[in-house]
Amino acid sequence: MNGVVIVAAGTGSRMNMGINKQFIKLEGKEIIAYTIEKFYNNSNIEDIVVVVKEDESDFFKKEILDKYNFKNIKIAYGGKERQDSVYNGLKLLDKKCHVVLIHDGARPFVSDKIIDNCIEEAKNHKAVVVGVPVKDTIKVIDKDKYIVDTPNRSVLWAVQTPQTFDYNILIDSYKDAFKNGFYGTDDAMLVERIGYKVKMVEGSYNNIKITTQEDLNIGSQILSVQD
Ligand SMILES: Nc1ccn([C@@H]2O[C@H](COP(=O)(O)OP(=O)(O)OP(=O)(O)O)[C@@H](O)[C@H]2O)c(=O)n1
Ligand SMILES: C[C@](O)(CO)[C@H](O)COP(=O)(O)O
Repeated sequence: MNGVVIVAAGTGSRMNMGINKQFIKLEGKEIIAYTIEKFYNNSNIEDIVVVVKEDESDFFKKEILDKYNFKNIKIAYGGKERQDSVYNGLKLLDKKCHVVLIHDGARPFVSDKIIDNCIEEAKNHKAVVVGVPVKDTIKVIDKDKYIVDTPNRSVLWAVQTPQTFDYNILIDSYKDAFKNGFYGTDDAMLVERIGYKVKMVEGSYNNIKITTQEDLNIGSQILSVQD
């Protein structure tokens, strides 16, 4: 069985619009509704947990789940960091889920092709992330913003979600990270740190994370070519 945890319990501080960015509408529909729809309509996904802030859960139920008639979606409450939110979601997944996808609620342009590819690749590799080769040259800077290194671009990829794992590997990685007080910026970091190999598969440059206000315009443009 394949399950997904969609995390939507952030604050959207970089969006700075006074509401959780996931509830902002793009062309009349909330960002989180686009995201849920992609997994809800995918025949390979059999269990969905959405992680929301406890004080936004009534709004989420009424304005998203009821309004768009999404059935059988479980709700978990978010934690302080993304990693805490993911863990709370994992605990609610059906125990029969052997393959788990973790996805940002703020990435509404994920496609069926990406979801199906992640599930297929996870059968062989057990730990799979999607990403894209970086287009810009990346610099490492010091605290005074002087460049200290220029990594070889040909080995740099920008990682996205879904990040897809064998359930047992993921849960062990999460438990070990919490036990050692480790916080990462994506799920794969936790799996990498206890020694598993994680496979990169090609995502899409359209699979952006809506993070700042500029992304809303880009998002509307992506929607116009996707529909
Ligand atoms: N405590 C948190 C923090 C983040 N997220 C989710 O993780 C995803 C990626 O995080 P990010 O884009 O950083 O969202 P925010 O934390 O909301 O944004 P910001 O960092 O600008 O405050 C988002 O879908 C966000 O809702 C979450 O569920 N719980
Ligand atoms: C998981 C992620 O989307 C991969 O790019 C990203 O690391 C989340 O980071 P954020 O700071 O929580 O947006």
